Amino acid sequence: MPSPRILILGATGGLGCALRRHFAPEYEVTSWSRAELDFGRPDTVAATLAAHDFDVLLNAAGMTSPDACEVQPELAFLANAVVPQILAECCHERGVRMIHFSTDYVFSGTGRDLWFESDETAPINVYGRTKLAGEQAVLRAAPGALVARVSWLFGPDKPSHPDSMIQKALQTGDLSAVADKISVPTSHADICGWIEQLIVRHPTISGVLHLCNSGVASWHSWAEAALTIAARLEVPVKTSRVQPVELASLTQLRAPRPLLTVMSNSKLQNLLGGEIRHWHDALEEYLVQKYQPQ
Ligand SMILES: NC(=O)C1=CN([C@@H]2O[C@H](COP(=O)(O)OP(=O)(O)OC[C@H]3O[C@@H](n4cnc5c(N)ncnc54)[C@H](OP(=O)(O)O)[C@@H]3O)[C@@H](O)[C@H]2O)C=CC1
Ligand SMILES: Cc1cn([C@H]2C[C@H](O)[C@@H](COP(=O)(O)OP(=O)(O)O[C@H]3O[C@@H](C)C(=O)[C@@H](O)[C@H]3O)O2)c(=O)[nH]c1=O
Repeated sequence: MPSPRILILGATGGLGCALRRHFAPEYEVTSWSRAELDFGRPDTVAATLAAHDFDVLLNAAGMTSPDACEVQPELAFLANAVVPQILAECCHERGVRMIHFSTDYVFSGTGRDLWFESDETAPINVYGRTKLAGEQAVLRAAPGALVARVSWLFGPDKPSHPDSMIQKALQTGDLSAVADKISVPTSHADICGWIEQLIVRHPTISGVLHLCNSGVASWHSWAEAALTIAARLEVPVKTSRVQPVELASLTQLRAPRPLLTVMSNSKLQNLLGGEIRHWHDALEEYLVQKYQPQ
């Protein structure tokens, strides 16, 4: 059985880069950025896709800044819902698989400590609403597609919260981070491994699936964990203590953000068999590779 030919969208994004790096050595991989396929030009999507042979489409592209989405809702809807629907229609027509990435921000962030795939969604910002619309449009157009919800990504291909906190701590010992917003930091590398298993071992799994590490964190505890590991790796951070603040104090944010969006990964764990590691272990592995490469 030949290896599936993989088409990745979102080549310049954090997760898109990680997926390309993960699959390129063993698979025939094509990776498109905005230059090859512009989600701002929905009229070009079907023809562009038709001209390329592939067996699995991984859509890691989208308008991912909640604040940018809040002030440009039409663009957000185009990138996060309209184009994903067209992609799904094309994949369904060709009988090829689509894996579409979505977010924990489809949940309201109130009323539950843990969210399951079957739980009611109620996004509270434009980003979450357009991502949910994309999930529903993809599964309507391609019932065999897989929607992979992820949260709080980190990895070597694009700086995220732990990286920015370490960079700040190199300059100052006066740091703060939000302590009342809780979700699950998740490693790009782990997502790539899970996606490979879902492609190779579970080629027919469809619907919504949560892909996140185990454990929970706030932006505050995630930051302190990153700084503590960095200090142990002799990165010259000025502190590993961070002042806790409330999300409501971030008055500069344009989009409301849900507070509690911890997703259960039990469905993924049962599917793949075996323990899904804690986010702290994944973070430690990432920072060791970054600051103490072998
Ligand atoms: N980062 C996170 O913490 C989380 C991410 N997710 C989801 O995971 C997926 C990947 O996220 P992440 O890698 O962080 O995202 P990034 O913002 O790092 O990358 C997004 C990608 O989409 C591309 N893109 C944006 N607009 C367009 C457009 N109009 N046409 C074509 N391409 C476009 C970007 O291209 P360009 O570089 O040119 O802008 C970039 O390659 C997304 O679906 C996101 O919603 C979910 C939860 C958390
Ligand atoms: C983490 C953090 C962020 N910020 C600021 C930085 C930035 O301007 C703003 C938002 O930060 P972030 O981008 O990390 O948070 P946010 O934009 O909410 O990140 C989201 O990304 C999208 C793709 C998702 O799908 C969500 O799961 C979530 O990860 O809040 C703080 O001031 N303190 C903090 O502790």
